[in-house]
Amino acid sequence: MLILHLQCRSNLMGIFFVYISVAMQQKRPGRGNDQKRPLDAVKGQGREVRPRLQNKTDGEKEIVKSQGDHLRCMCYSNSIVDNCGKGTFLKLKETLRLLNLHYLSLVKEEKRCNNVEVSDIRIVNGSKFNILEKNESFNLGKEFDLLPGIKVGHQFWSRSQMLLAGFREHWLGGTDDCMRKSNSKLEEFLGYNFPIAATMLLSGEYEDSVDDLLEVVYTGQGGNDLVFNYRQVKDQDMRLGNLALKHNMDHNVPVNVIRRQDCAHSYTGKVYTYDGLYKVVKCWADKDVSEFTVFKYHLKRLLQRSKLASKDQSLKLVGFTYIKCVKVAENVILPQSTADHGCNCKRICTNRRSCSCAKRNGSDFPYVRPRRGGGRLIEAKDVVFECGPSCKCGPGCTNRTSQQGLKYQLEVFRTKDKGWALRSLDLIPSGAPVCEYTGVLRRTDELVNVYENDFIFEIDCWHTMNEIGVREKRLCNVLVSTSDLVGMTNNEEESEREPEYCIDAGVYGNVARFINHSCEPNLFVQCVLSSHHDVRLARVVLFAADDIPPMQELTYDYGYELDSVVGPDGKIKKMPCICGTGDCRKRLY
Ligand SMILES: C[S@@+](CC[C@H](N)C(=O)[O-])C[C@H]1O[C@@H](n2cnc3c(N)ncnc32)[C@H](O)[C@@H]1O
Repeated sequence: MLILHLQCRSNLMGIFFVYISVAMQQKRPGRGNDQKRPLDAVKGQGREVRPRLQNKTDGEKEIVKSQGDHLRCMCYSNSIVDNCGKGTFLKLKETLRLLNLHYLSLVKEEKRCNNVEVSDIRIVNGSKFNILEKNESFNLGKEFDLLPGIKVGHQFWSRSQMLLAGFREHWLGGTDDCMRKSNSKLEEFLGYNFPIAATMLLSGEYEDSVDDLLEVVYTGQGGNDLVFNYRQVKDQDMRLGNLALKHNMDHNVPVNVIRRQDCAHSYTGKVYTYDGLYKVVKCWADKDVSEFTVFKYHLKRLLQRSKLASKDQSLKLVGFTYIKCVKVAENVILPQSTADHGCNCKRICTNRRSCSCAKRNGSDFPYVRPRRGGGRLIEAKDVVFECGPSCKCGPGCTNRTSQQGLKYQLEVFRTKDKGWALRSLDLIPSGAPVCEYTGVLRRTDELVNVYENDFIFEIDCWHTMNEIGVREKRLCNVLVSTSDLVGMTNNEEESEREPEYCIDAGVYGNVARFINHSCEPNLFVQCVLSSHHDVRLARVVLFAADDIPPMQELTYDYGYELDSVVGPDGKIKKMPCICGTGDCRKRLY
């Protein structure tokens, strides 16, 4: 089956190649350990509550901690391990998170200064935090193979992300760089003609049927009036990318294919999907409509993208009522928002010095709003103070990001082995709020049928802030003044007496109750205070930890302490984790 729409568009939209020529690659040093590790921010944050083993001594706490560390070391053993001892996939994920953090920080900086849009090039060259200079790139020397750590179907939002993933720098410079000497293992390619294409970017739009797209007819590059009318104005030459693809065919060397699409949620306005390896099976000269010579290449895919799971399974959701906002149990009193909680900003809060809500967040705003899309949380925090009912700003204020409702089309679907699950039909950018965990806000000690209820979420903002149990304090956090908080006590005895609260989504809830646990999650849990400042009663909001492509299951780390769940018989309950990630800890609790 030849896909002609690609044939027509590819040349018009421009194709970029990565070539391999000759020379040896300098091995770059691995990443240092002194970096912030954004992934830590999403580990161990879910808090589905089970009866905890009470009154642990300090010694016991220590054991739990070191057990956690031990598990973390062990869990990499099943995955591809690189020099730094980390699973490649995980390391790539961490690095992309670092890049996203860098991007959001740049947006913040730019907004403050001159409101210039943050470009992809600016991200790559950012002087303050130049990831590339720190040699964060992956997959060096893997040009002609599937790139480890990058699954077919992986979506990148920018060229800088791809660059970090190990797609070669050359293509950022376009075809000018094609003759640059590259770094492949020469001995493998002795006797080959160069250049050879390692990666090609198909810039044409493609339809939804792309999942079945196994063959492409690509029109070569050159002779095209890219500035004015995208028409062919002269013959193409058999050189540069055209010659490279021919060499791919001659030597039976596959080429990695990336497809580019427009995307409103992406800061570059584009999304790049990694489509795996293709083989060039045929190449011929042809005449286009204006009778100019063009080269055509017939490419066949070597690997198929995995089939999407159960897209059309019908859904029977029984036994719960959908609620958009948290319901408060009768005996729980939410503190009233008082005037001194609110800021005096007009319409939207922009001045971090005068806005009292920004002051509570460490004299800065936790969110940025890039030109495209809604507000995004720059990084996970112990607690986020949003504007609330006593604030003078309006509902569109960026500091109310998590209150602005669902932005993405979410779909509950049936999994093979974990029951129901949640995914998005849209791309979700990192730092975007996905949904709030709604249900009935109640005292944990008043829960009934706790053993049969899989939908209880312990509000443990306080635990995170104080690193209780396996909760890890969030890195790069600002110190939250306890005078800004209600329900905070540093006295452990007092805190034991304080009631604990949870959100019970057993009977009332929303889509969040279908989100499964993963040891390598793509969401993180964020406590948010907006209408009051009692941390024990904070709202629980799930944010995207990564740029999440459509149809990827949404997951967060439930963060159970191992052996912390006891059954009705008083015995410790154990539940295997089947998240299936390379980094799986093998037990949910
Ligand atoms: C909040 S519910 C998630 C939705 C659930 N899958 C359903 O069908 O309603 C939590 C329950 O899902 C199951 N679950 C979620 N993640 C899991 C995982 N990684 N491994 C095993 N079971 C999991 C467990 O039974 C857990 O108690």
